[in-house]
Amino acid sequence: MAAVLVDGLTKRFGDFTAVDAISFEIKEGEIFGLLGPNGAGKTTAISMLSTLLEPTSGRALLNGIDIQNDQDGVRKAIGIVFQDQSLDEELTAWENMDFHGRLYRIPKVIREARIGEMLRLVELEDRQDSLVKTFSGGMRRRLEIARGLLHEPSVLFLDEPTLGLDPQTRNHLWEYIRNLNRRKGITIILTTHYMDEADRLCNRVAIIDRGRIVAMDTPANLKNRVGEDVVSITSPDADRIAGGITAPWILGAEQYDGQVIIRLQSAEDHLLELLRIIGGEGYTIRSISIRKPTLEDAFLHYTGREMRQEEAGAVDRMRMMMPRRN
Ligand SMILES: Nc1ncnc2c1ncn2[C@@H]1O[C@H](COP(=O)(O)OP(=O)(O)OP(=O)(O)O)[C@@H](O)[C@H]1O
Repeated sequence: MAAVLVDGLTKRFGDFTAVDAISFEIKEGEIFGLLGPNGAGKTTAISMLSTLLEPTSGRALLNGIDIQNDQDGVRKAIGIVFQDQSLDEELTAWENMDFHGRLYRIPKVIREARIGEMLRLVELEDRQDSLVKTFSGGMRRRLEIARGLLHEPSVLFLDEPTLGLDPQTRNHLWEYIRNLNRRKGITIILTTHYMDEADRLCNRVAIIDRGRIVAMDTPANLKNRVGEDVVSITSPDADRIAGGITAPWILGAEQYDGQVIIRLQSAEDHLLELLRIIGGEGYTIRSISIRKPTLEDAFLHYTGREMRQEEAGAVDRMRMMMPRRN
């Protein structure tokens, strides 16, 4: 049985379709990523799957349980960590965990043993009696993950798990998530707008844009489909180069912000010829670089637009520290 089965799930807000008939299946124990820019519909999608938002149409099953027919059943089976932090600042790490355990009516003896285990898992046992307001961003996120696991869910939803964290803390957090998935066999669905996060962490990724899934596969396959190599050229003639360049070994060319991104077979074999073609047309080249395709290239390939990747920007950091929306 699939851990998650989604079929034509749709959410409309008035005339606006935030999630547009998405369908996918997630195997037990998989780490599955919804990758897309801000506003793509990722949070809306997982809010429906976690029964916080009523779908407009379509259906979804979690461990075979229908999200519309048995909301309590689904809620028992899942853990959720939202992008906006929802810890009580004035309570200690232990107290935050304990409060959650009581909400789920976990008996005291089991609750205490599990709180200890989960805090050890995210390496916060030494700080269990410290107030959350003394914690760093990374510690808060780890505590939220530990709390989301307290009732032993089989599916964990992580909404932008490393939003606003510095690169080193993000790396650590990826390790915790991987460990969790390995040691507990837990199925993880995460949303992210960080390409490297999707690439490094997920077994499979669905690229979501304007509410639609435009591609879905392993990160390696998504990148391979783009081409063997990517040549990126900065030029004042970028749009004319992208519009006119053809050769049997060129798989495609897109223009973005003064750059042409050319997808091709073996740059090593064809670079000189490529320069000859561009030079022959009298176009100017300001700079050129060659690289292997990234998920950013896959996104550009499938949507025709670039998905700007911000590294833990100020806005992200602010969003992470803000209290929850609801
Ligand atoms: N309650 C609502 N009413 C109206 N529009 C909404 C509502 N919730 C979300 N939207 C819109 O739906 C779209 C998708 O939002 P959503 O939060 O799912 O995107 P996202 O991919 O998760 O991006 P982010 O990471 O920035 O939250 C956005 O255009 C958003 O403005």
